[in-house]
This record gives sequence, C-alpha cells and structure tokens, in this order.
Amino acid sequence: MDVDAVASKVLQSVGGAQNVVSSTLCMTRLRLALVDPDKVDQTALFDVPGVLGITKRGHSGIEVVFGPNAVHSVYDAVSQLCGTNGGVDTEDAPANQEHRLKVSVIRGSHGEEDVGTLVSSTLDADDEDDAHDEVDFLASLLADAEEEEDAGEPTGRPALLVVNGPNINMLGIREPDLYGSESFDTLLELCHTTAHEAGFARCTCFQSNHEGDIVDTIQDAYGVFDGIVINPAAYTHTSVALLDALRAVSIPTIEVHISRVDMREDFRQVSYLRSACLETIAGEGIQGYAHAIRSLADHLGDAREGGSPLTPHPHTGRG
Ligand SMILES: O=C1C[C@@](O)(C(=O)O)C[C@@H](O)[C@@H]1O
Repeated sequence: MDVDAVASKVLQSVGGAQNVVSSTLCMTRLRLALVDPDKVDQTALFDVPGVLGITKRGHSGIEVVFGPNAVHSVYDAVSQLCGTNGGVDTEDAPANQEHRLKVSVIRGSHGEEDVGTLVSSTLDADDEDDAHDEVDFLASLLADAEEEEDAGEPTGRPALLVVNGPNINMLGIREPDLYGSESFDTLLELCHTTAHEAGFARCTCFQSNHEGDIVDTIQDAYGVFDGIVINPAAYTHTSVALLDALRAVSIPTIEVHISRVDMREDFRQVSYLRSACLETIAGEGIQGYAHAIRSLADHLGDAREGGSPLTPHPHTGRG
C-alpha cells in the first residue's frame, strides 16, 4: 500500500486538508474532526485502498477504519499532509511506534520465529494460536488492499456493503448477554474475512447512529455495490425511510440481527425493511453476518448463472 497516496485520497475524499480540524488515531481508526461534514465524498472514501469501514461521529466527525497495522502509517502521512501532529488516543493506542513497524514486516516474511516474537509483543494475544490467527488476518487485509490497488480494473467479482445501525458500534460493551462479548472491530474483521473467502472483490463496512446517514449510504451504494448486508438495529422497527431507500436502489440485500428478535419484545417483531430483503438472519450472534455474506454471495452467483442481470455497475464495471 502506498500510504502517501492513501493519505492523499483520504484527504481529497473529506474535502481537502483545509477541511480537517484535527486528526487522531486509535488502535484501528483514523479519527477526523471536520469543518464541514457535507464535503465528505463517502463513495470516494469507500474506494480508498485499505479502508475497512467508516463510522460517523457526532455532527462533524468521521472515523475511517484501517485496521491495526495500516492505521499508523496512514495517520502519519495524513498528519504530514495536514501539517499537524494530531494526537493519539492513549486509551487503546499501542504502547510504542516500534511495534507497528514490526507488524508491517510480516507481510513479506512469514518466518515462524519473527511472527511469534512480533505478535507476542504487539498484539497482546492471549495465546500463540490467537496471535497467529491475528497475523494471518492482518496479512490477508494487506494482500487484499494490494490486490485491489494493483488490479485497478474490474475484477468481475461483486462488491459488498455492510451497513450497521445505531449502537452496533457498542458491541462487546452493550448488553453482552444479548449481543455477545465480541467487539465491533471483531465484527468488521469477520465481515472482511468472510467476504474475501466468499469471493467478493471488496467489502466496505459503514456504521452510523443516524438514520439520514444510513439513507445517504444506501443511496450512494447505487451503481457502486452489488449487494448489501444490513443490521438496521433499532431502525428495523421504525424506519420507513430505510425501507424506501432499499427499494429505491433495489440492490440485493440481506437483513441480519445478532439477537433472536423474534423471541424478544413485541415491538421487535416488526421489521419495516424485511420486505425489501432477500432473507432475514437472526439469533446467530455476529456469525449471522458471515452467514448473510455467504448467502448473498450464493445469490449473486446464482443470479449470474441464471442470466439475471446484477445491478448495473457503472463505477467499477462490475456486475
Ligand atoms: O440494536 C438492535 C440490535 C438488533 O438489530 C440485533 O442485532 O439483534 C435487534 C434490534 O431490536 C436492536 O434495536
């Protein structure tokens, strides 16, 4: 990944360096506070190599998820282009910069010794198996980003958008008895890994606590993404606007819920979006997203084999 190019594309997509008030980073995300949030071109941001997801923050903040490896170098490059040093959220930032440089080494060299040492000192994994899984995941993200960047032309494989509604970013903290103890970042990793394995060329994850932002994202997906997996969260039970947005773009969509909504309060039994979705998957924890992604891949594959046209894809030429 050419980090300078990535940083410059990120800045262009958010309205230029002059639109950035401050940049900070945490373990996996670049956090930008903006002068004018309307200048963000979300579609362009989704297209930046290495971007795993986007989360809106309040009125004028945006978080761009790069994963624990790439985020540091992108942050440095962004800070340089903005002429700021930004700041580090010390709560969850790694202890020192040496570690992140080591992480980038694993992409090329998979010498067991290097990896073991590297991981035990950087990723805080509980045991060696976890550490190796984590390394494999990081390496696969880098490989994906590079593959996309190098290809620079249509792959013929579909692009996936994963949308999460309000409070899903609180996974792991939020009512763990209902939603499990895995974090939102773990969910993002799962979506990326599964999408890659299922044959998607690209997987972009978006989360917002605001209904209008989700409507905008679904509209912007038209002509850009071939399939959507959505957990509308509480908007499931209230939002005609999200239903209309899905109908407007008519992109094949699967609805997913972490908990068993059908066994909960009466008001959760209603889904305004269900009629615009191919399928609803509920009660499988975060693995429900993996199920939904695989099912969507099957559907898109069947649609192609059966000769039914996928959504036109003027942007990338896919579909
Ligand atoms: O926020 C959520 C999460 C949810 O969509 C689920 O994933 O189980 C179920 C919704 O009722 C709730 O408002």
